[in-house]
Amino acid sequence: MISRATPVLAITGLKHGYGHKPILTGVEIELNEGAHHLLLGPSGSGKTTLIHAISGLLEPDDGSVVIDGEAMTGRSPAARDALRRSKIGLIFQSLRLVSALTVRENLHLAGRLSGHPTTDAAIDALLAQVGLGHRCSAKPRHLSQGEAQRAAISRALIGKPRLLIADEPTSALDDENADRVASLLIETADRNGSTLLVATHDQRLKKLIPRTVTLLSQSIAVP
Ligand SMILES: Nc1ncnc2c1ncn2[C@@H]1O[C@H](COP(=O)(O)OP(=O)(O)OP(=O)(O)O)[C@@H](O)[C@H]1O
Repeated sequence: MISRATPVLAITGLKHGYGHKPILTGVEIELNEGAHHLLLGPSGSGKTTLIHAISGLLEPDDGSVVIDGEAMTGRSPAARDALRRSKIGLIFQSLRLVSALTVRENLHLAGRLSGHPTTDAAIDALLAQVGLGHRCSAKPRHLSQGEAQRAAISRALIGKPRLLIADEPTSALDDENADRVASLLIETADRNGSTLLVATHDQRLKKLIPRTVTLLSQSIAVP
């Protein structure tokens, strides 16, 4: 018998809408360990809605989301929060760093919340990986936009997530910086053993992450 590894993300028959407006109508996705994908789709096609359903920030109208063998759907908000913290690293466009804390303290907090409390040395090593070794003690308001983005990437990785999801990480960046951020996401995901899903309408990323999941107006196809 052929044994198959458990997918990091398995979505079946996922449907969600707002009011009477259907947005996601039967999404099917399976992502395996270490397979990085772009989640493409025009503005309004439901990329953020899908990310929220994957990460348990909303309970979809129908269908199932399973993360690394554990159901995200059909569970209480508290159980969804716990699963998200233990398995998923999220990087949103608004970076959501805690302004009163230094970069290092932000990572400590994220580590504790994910159930992976860690040491200053491990945090500083992770920050050094993204070129922020010299900014450990800075508060978020003193970081440039690019530095804050790298801090958010490090924070998402602190719990060694099985699945790393970035929502539009490069749309506001010029070509050089878009390349830099996308390469950093791929390198850090690989180094930490995370599967990467990058939601974007930035077609420039296709050359770095050729596998795509495309969200059409009301359906999804995985080539
Ligand atoms: N909480 C909400 N209540 C009502 N409608 C919503 C809500 N959230 C999103 N929508 C609508 O659902 C549709 C999909 O939104 P979503 O943000 O998921 O798309 P997107 O593909 O991420 O778009 P963009 O690329 O512009 O960020 C849009 O038409 C949006 O206006």
